[in-house]
Amino acid sequence: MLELDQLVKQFGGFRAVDKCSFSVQQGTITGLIGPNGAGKTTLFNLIAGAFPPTAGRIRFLGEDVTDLPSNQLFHKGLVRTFQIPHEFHRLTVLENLMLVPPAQPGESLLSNWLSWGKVRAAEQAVEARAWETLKFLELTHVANVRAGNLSGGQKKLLELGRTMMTDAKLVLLDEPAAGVNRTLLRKLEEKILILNRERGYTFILIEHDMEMIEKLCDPVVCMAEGKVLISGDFQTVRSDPRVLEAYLGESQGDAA
Ligand SMILES: Nc1ncnc2c1ncn2[C@@H]1O[C@H](COP(=O)(O)OP(=O)(O)OP(=O)(O)O)[C@@H](O)[C@H]1O
Repeated sequence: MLELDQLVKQFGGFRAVDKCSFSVQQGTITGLIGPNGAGKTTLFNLIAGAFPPTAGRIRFLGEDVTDLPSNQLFHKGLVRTFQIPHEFHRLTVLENLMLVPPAQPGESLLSNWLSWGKVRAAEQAVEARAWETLKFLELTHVANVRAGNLSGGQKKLLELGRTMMTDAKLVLLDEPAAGVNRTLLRKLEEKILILNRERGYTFILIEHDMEMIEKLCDPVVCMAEGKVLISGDFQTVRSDPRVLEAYLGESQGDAA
């Protein structure tokens, strides 16, 4: 589904991503791990089209998308979310969901403006989908609460809900567990699994919470210093001496 070929991102003289190659199979949940500063977020930015790579190619669903901006990737079903939830805090939870544009280029606003009946039908369909999403995420009780008043974990669920309002194929989750309490974390994990197994979403997730990685991800890709160190199943990656060394280096750095 996604192929990264020798991706490089250089900031001045510093290589944040250094010849990264791996591919993501449709239907999987790929975990992207690595110590702080390994280049994970920069790699996400490249995949999501936030900025172009210095070198290397990206293919998504068989098409070269290396230089496409994020809005075009979004319309192709590649959606990025999370590290900082991007809800509109003054709008209600329901309104936040209804504002997400559908990833369907045919449904342009202009074509809808041509017919009032079509607008109403479209709005009703969006509202129905928003309620369905709230039910799935068990958030109906906060539908009319301002999003800014949600807990951290509820905001993460809402962010996941916003991806469900699109016809996402590949979702990039940036540290979904960060700041989420244990109870909501279990719920978040359960919802991600259902979206993957039953609704066919493919995920890549950056995460420092190894319990979540172990539960959800196969394969796991470990990065360090901009490079892919190893990829494989969780146990293989976790017990690889290079991975242990990379994390040990980080904790020694922290201690210094
Ligand atoms: N815009 C930028 N300009 C210069 N350096 C940058 C820029 N963005 C990231 N970097 C550097 O690139 C390296 C990789 O950063 P990145 O945020 O991708 O790491 P990460 O693996 O996501 O780390 P963390 O787990 O702490 O979020 C870091 O050394 C960072 O300081």
